[in-house]
Amino acid sequence: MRTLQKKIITALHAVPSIDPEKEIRTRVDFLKDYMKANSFLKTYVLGISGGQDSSLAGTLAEHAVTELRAETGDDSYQFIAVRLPYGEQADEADAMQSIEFMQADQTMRVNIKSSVDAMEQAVVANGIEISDFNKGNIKARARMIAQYAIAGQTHGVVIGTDHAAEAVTGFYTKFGDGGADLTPLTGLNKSQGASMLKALGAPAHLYEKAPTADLEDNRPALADEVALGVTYRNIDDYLEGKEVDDAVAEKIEAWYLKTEHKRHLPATVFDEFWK
Ligand SMILES: NC(=O)c1ccc[n+]([C@@H]2O[C@H](COP(=O)([O-])OP(=O)(O)OC[C@H]3O[C@@H](n4cnc5c(N)ncnc54)[C@H](O)[C@@H]3O)[C@@H](O)[C@H]2O)c1
Ligand SMILES: Nc1ncnc2c1ncn2[C@@H]1O[C@H](COP(=O)(O)O)[C@@H](O)[C@H]1O
Ligand SMILES: O=P(O)(O)OP(=O)(O)O
Ligand SMILES: [Mg+2]
Repeated sequence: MRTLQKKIITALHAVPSIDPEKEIRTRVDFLKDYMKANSFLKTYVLGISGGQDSSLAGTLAEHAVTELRAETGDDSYQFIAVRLPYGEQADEADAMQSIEFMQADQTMRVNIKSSVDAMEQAVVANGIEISDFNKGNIKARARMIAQYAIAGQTHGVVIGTDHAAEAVTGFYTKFGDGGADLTPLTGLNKSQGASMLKALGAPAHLYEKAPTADLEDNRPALADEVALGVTYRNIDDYLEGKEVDDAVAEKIEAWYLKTEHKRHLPATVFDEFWK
């Protein structure tokens, strides 16, 4: 195995294989234990896009609150699914089917379009341009703001959907979808997440559809794999410690090194990671 590959696998808690049922139990218990250790907390808040990762994290959260309510008799434990479209979302039906499958206790909807467009205009008024790509990151951060507003009013925590196959390339917006309180999918790769959704009985198209951040106006539903230049199969193989083409490994490692700052708190004079 490549030296950096080994280091990355350890740093991201990636493993070559999982028992889906066991992982579901471990991660539901993690969510529950966190609530029990912080008695003030009552809700989990998560944006549901209609993609694989939020379908999985949301289902785990709903399992966690269902068990917490049964064990404590406290019905204030709630999972709040949040729809956060920018205007009309093309795969809205998938998002609603995802929420229906997980049987979220509450569903809220915040259309982020007006706030994102207002932010864009207010920045552009200074004479600098906002690229379509950069505007995509404003959308991801607007979603974070909405979720924290809901968490702040409901004694809640925001769930993030980051996992090893995204963390390795830093394929998330810093302080956008990367801004969260609990990340129950940490360490999993993409196919492991799919196997857990399958074990949970989710509709197949929720874990078979092409992963997309869907952040750009000009390239709607752009597949992550196209944006990254490597496939999730490549990434999963790399994280499972398998031998992959040198060109693929180099691409993944270049993403990893470039995005090291995202896997840390803001850099300080006491840190070494950036040197
Ligand atoms: N359509 C899409 O799929 C789409 C659209 C937008 C973004 N994305 C993805 O979302 C992710 C976010 O994009 P991004 O990474 O360009 O934006 P980001 O906002 O997440 O990170 C860039 C910001 O991080 C900070 N930064 C950059 N280098 C740094 C360093 N060395 N040390 C400390 N801080 C540093 C700067 O503030 C910079 O503006 C990417 O993976 C991108 O591909 C996807
Ligand atoms: N359109 C969306 N509605 C609600 N939540 C969303 C939406 N798009 C993204 N999200 C949230 O962000 C994460 C990350 O999405 P990626 O596809 O991995 O970029 C997603 O899991 C949702 O929680
Ligand atoms: O984060 P999601 O739910 O949007 O999943 P994906 O990354 O597969 O689009
Ligand atoms: Mg997505």
